[in-house]
Amino acid sequence: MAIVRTPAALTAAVAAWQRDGLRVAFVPTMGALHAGHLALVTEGLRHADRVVASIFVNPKQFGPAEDLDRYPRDEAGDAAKLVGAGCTLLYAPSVETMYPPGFASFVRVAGLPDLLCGRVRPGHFDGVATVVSKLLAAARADVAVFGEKDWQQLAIIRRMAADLDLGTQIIGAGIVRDSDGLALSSRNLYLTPDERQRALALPRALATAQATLRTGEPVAATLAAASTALAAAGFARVDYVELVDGETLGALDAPVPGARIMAAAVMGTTRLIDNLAI
Ligand SMILES: Nc1ncnc2c1ncn2[C@@H]1O[C@H](COP(=O)(O)OP(=O)(O)OP(=O)(O)O)[C@@H](O)[C@H]1O
Ligand SMILES: CC(C)(CO)[C@@H](O)C(=O)[O-]
Ligand code: BAL
Repeated sequence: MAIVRTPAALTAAVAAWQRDGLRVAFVPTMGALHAGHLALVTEGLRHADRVVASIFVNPKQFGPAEDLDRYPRDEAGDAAKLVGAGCTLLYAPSVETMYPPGFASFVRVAGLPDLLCGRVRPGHFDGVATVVSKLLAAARADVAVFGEKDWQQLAIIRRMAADLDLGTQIIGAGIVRDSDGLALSSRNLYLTPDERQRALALPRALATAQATLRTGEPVAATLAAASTALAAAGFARVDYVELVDGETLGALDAPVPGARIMAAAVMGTTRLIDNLAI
């Protein structure tokens, strides 16, 4: 698998494939790859002839007290995994390449970033939108694949891509879970064995709330019970458990088609998120 490190090289490689009549899928990541990421490559191959992935730990989406420095990095190991998944090209720019001296722009999507995770990660989604707009502009792929594990992120990227006419179809890929139900996430590496076991309360609380809501039980009481269960399991902080419209992310007081129950909570020093369709 070739590795390119400049936007111009990425643009040229994708354009050459497209000139040969090939469709190209793009899978942006921050590395520390697991089966959830590789499922995005697989999904990309369902829509395209070639898949290019990116690995860039984006400093603009990490808050000052977050884990930018300790975020796991293993480009060589990630590259081997990508080859095994059928990825043909890796774009792995440096921070200096992505944000050269004098960089002074940012992309902000109004509305969606202010909800859910945006309330506790101020500026996070501006960082995401800025880097993803740059990545999509450089790749100019036919499709780009993002995970439903980061549902709010996916909704924001869909909005941005449509608003800015970025010309790349945004595809959402289903959540890949560990055998016990915990959503795979690079940050799961931070969990101690005891925390990893306790973290199972997150998918379990969502599943219980999903079942309860489907019986017509009151939403507020159902969500409160989920939050209580997370706290009882040892989550140090429950950022939210909300029933929202899957597109607008607006809070709902009753389930409707397309609704999702979404949650974020901190176990030890690890912030976990998850969501389920209702
Ligand atoms: N378990 C998963 N199922 C489906 N998609 C996933 C999963 N985990 C990550 N992704 C997707 O992979 C892409 C890259 O995400 P990222 O590199 O941040 O990995 P991550 O596991 O989400 O890491 P983090 O722990 O920082 O959230 C995103 O589109 C994300 O939604
Ligand atoms: C989309 C993304 C690669 C942008 O840095 C990141 O937010 C992620 O990995 O989900
Ligand atoms: N996949 C989520 C990336 C982040 O939390 O920055």
